[in-house]
Amino acid sequence: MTTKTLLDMVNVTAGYGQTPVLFDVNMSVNQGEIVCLLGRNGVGKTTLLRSIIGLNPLTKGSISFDETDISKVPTFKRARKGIAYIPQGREIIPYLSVLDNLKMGFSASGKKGNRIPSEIFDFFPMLKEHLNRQGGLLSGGQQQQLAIARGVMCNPKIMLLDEPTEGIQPSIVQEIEETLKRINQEKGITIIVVEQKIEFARKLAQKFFIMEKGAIVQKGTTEQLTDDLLHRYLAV
Ligand SMILES: Nc1ncnc2c1ncn2[C@@H]1O[C@H](COP(=O)(O)OP(=O)(O)OP(=O)(O)O)[C@@H](O)[C@H]1O
Repeated sequence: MTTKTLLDMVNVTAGYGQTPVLFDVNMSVNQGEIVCLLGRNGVGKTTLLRSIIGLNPLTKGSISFDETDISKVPTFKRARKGIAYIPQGREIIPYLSVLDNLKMGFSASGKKGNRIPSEIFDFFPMLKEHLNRQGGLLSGGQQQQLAIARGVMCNPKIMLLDEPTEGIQPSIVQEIEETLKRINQEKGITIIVVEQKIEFARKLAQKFFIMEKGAIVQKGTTEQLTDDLLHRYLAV
C-alpha cells in the first residue's frame, strides 16, 4: 500500500495578533491515519488546529493539504476542500433542531442537498430518535455526536477534533471512540484529535505528536508512547 501525505505543515508560526503561539511547527499526516495531538494546557494544540482550518493566519511557514498549498486560502474554502473542524465546546446551535444543525453540514461543504444521507444515522442512530429536538436539549455526549455527524455531512478528507471527550460520561466516550474508528475505516477519513484522555487517544490513534511551548517536541507510533514520555510532557 502506498502512503500519501495528506497534510504537511512546514515551519508553521502563528498566533493571535502580535502574540505568537506556534513556533516552527512541523507536522505531517498521511492519508487514512488517525493521529492524536497531546500536551499540557496552553501549549498551543487548539491554535494548531485553528491554523489548519485558517482561523489563525501564518506569520511564517506553509501548510499543504492534498497536494495544494492552502496557507493563504480562506477558511470557508478550506472547508470545501475537505477539512472539517469540530471545535472544543462543539458549537451546536442550541435553538435549532438536530435536523437543522445537521443540515448546516451542507452549507459548510458548499454542496446542495436536503436529505441527510442514511450513513449518518448508521454511524449515529441516536440522532434519528431526536431529529426534531432542539440541539441545546441534548446531553453533552449527544451534542458531541451531533457535532461529529455535522462534520461527516461535509464528506471531508480530514476531521480535526478538539477534545471530543471533554466532560462526557465513559459509556459515550467509548461509543465515540468506536464511531470515529468506523468513520475512519469505512469512509477513509483522516483524523487529527486533540485529547487529554490518554487511554482514549492510545486506543483510537496510530500515531501521536506531543507539543510543548508551541512546538512539536515528540512524535511516534502510539506503541512508542511510553509512560516516561507521558510523565515528562503531560504530568502536571
Ligand atoms: N483568542 C486568544 N487571544 C490571545 N491569546 C490566546 C487566545 N486563545 C488562546 N490564546 C493563548 O494561546 C496559547 C495557546 O492556547 P491553546 O488554546 O492553543 O492551547 P491548548 O494547548 O489547546 O490548551 P487547552 O488544552 O487549554 O485548550 C495560550 O497561552 C493561550 O493563552
